[in-house]
Amino acid sequence: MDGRRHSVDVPISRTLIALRRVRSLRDPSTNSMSKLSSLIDNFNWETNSNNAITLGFENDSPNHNFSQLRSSKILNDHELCYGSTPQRSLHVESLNVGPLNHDTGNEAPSERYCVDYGEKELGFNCNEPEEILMQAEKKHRPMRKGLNRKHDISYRVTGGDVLSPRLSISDTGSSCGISSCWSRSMKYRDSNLLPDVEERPLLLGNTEENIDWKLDSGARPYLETPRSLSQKFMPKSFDELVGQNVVVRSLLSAISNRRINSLYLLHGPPGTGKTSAARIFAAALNCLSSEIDRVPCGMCQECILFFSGGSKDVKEVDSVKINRVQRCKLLIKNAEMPPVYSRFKVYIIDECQLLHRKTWDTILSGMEGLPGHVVFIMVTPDLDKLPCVAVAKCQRYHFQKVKEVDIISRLGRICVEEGLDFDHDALKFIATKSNGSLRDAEMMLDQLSLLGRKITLSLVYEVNGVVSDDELLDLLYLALSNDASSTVKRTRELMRSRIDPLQLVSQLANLIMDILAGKFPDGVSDARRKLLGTDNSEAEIQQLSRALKILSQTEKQLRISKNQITWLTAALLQLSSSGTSHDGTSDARSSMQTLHPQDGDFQSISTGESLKQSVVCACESAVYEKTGMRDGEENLELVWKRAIAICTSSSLKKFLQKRGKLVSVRHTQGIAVAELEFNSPDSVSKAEKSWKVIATALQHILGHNVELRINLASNNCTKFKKSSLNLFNCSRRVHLKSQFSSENSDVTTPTTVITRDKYSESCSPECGSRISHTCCHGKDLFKTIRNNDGNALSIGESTPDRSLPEKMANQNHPKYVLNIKAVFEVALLENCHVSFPEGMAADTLAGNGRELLANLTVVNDYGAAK
Ligand SMILES: Nc1ncnc2c1ncn2[C@@H]1O[C@H](COP(=O)(O)OP(=O)(O)OP(=O)(O)O)[C@@H](O)[C@H]1O
Ligand SMILES: [Zn+2]
Repeated sequence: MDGRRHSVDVPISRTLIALRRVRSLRDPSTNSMSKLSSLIDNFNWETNSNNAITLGFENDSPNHNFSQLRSSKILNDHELCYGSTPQRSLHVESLNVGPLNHDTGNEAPSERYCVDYGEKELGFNCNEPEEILMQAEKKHRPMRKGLNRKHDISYRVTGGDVLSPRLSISDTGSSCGISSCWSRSMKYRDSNLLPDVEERPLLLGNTEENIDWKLDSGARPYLETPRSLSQKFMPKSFDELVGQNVVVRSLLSAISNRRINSLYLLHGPPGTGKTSAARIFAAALNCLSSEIDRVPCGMCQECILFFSGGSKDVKEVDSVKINRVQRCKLLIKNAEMPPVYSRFKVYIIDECQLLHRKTWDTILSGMEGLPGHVVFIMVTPDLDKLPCVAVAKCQRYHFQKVKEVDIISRLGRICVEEGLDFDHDALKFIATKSNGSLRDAEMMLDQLSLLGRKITLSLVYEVNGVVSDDELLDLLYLALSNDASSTVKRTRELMRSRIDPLQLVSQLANLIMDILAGKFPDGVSDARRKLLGTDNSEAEIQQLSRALKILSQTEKQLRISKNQITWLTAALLQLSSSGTSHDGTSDARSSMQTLHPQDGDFQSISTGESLKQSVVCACESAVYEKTGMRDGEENLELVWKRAIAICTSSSLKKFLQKRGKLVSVRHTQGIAVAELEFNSPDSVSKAEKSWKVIATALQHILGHNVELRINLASNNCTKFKKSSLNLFNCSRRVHLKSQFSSENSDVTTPTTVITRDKYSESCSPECGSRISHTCCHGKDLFKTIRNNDGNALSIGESTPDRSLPEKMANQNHPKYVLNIKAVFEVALLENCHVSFPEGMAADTLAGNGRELLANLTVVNDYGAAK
């Protein structure tokens, strides 16, 4: 037998088994294969010495068989032979359809059987999958053994519908007169199914709503020219899926036990292989290999078609696109139709957390009536966002973060395949940094590979904004040595070279742990080792431990903060205060003891040689109970000076230096209450405008949440008290919400809180996190400020001078307007409702307050919304 003509890529035994399996697996109700079964039974399969296959009809009457096919309308695709005459013929070249001809040892082209069909009856355009398949075959050729370029054939057994000898690339150019012919697959189509619906299900009747499945992202995930390493090394079999053994085992077992569910849900952290697994599973469901536990084989017709992106029965659906009810219904309608070629129709819906509730409902209800060949695979990194009912109806598979060791070994293999040299430490670092996401790790490797053929640790550091160990040790030494200005300078330098603050904190923490464990990172110079020493005293160990604690808390803060650099600097300045300094010049601990005289109940700024010694890390502060002690003048001046120094605006600096004074700092309930005095009402107003900057500066210096109280200097106050109003005592607070409440807000975004000022009767804001009350010297300007639940946060008891606000507003009193504005700012920030004293109409608020009104829900005492 002519091996060249009948070379085949898959052993014949597998072909036959696959054929039988396809028949047996299919749902009888949709098993259009059954319509072909009698025909198939009449086929004669023979293998030749070259593992090739010959197929023939037993009754020796091919024409009869094909006319049978034709009359039953099973065939509406056919083999095309492009030749000089536009004759359409059923061309079975390599698989000898016809009288079994064992006499094929000659070079003559194989016998052909041509059947003419009427033009109308047949779709006669070139079918894309065939082209793809042909390309795919060429592409996959190296995978296959025993191929003969001249008479390359493969077989097709698809979806039970088709038995299609196909793809004959013939150099002989005989019969049809061209060098290559390819066959169309025969497929069963019910006469009432619209071809368009089948081919492009969502095109139906609405061109605007076209969804080109092929264009959906990821529809052709296995690109010939991958754009990234991650795409190139996208796993194509369960074996290649790293670190998800349990999932792999259960999916394989579902296939081998033929217990295929209709709805799967793959969930877990990003970059862990969910989408890849969905694709592999889809391929495995349709794979024709007989080795059930090795599916998808990557070699059978189905696999080739799938991995080349040409499968018509596996579709990746864009979650956003099917959120339109119409589209979703079309999708379900499409799913009802039998598969085009394959055994199963699989829909992969990635990012399914983006599906609307209605879409879920449509899918879930639609699925109930769907035939057994339909499988939906939902993929999401965020299970919590899915409706419970949907989750309950799915078979769920959780993907774990990929272990570092697995990531390292995978990266190593990729490097070898890509011809990259690498340091093991570099890969280790990448693995650690990628936090269980293999995709992230591969992407980083990809990026690094563009910079050089060797992946070194220093390269990785550079790309990731990581400090080298030497630099790290220098910084730690400076921080622990109580050298504030050098520490700040060095930190700034590092930040300028785009070091990631979080990364730096984590590196410092690791370094400290290493030192505590008596080990220094490799490559640290001896000089530096000596700096920190390996034989640490008890005091030093304690200092390092405390420093570690500070860093670990700082890391948490940095994660929720926008102003990371400042927090980082503040944390570094606190490291030396956490114990004995390394240069032995000062003993910060004794200083700390002054600050925490007893059990940490009270702390206040006291004299000390360094400001940072007097700062206690906000994060380590326990709840400091109420206190009341005025601070040393000298120290307060120092704090004030430093706070002014870090304000960026020079005019503000000058103003604060000249007009303002920090008169006290008290720590209460974890908040530093800073009282400022200004020497004139105008200065108070001005300071109020810049309160955020001032509070933030103080916060940085004090390392605490700050509540700011801006007062008129007491000597002036008397004078002003005599006037009708005192509006200058409003205080505001910048606090770290995360410490007091569960609400997420950025630490550095100061939260404005207006508290009852010190001149008014004591306010008892049980509200804890949000105290909102303002008053003007005993007269409540606004009766209540409510939070978004509508609960009053604090209610002014005093009888308001109802005519006052109106009067003031009408007079457009600048100070009054300022205060109105402040209150409205608060209300805006806090999303409050503002209630007005009875009789006061919101629109009487003149000036600056009015524009803010537009954004507020304002309710007056009569309940009328303005
Ligand atoms: N478990 C894994 N085994 C092998 N490769 C993996 C694995 N996880 C991720 N990858 C690599 O990362 C790429 C992307 O993976 P995939 O899209 O499957 O992850 P995912 O979990 O679906 O991510 P996402 O939730 O962000 O969509 C793959 O092409 C592959 O190279
Ligand atoms: Zn296969």
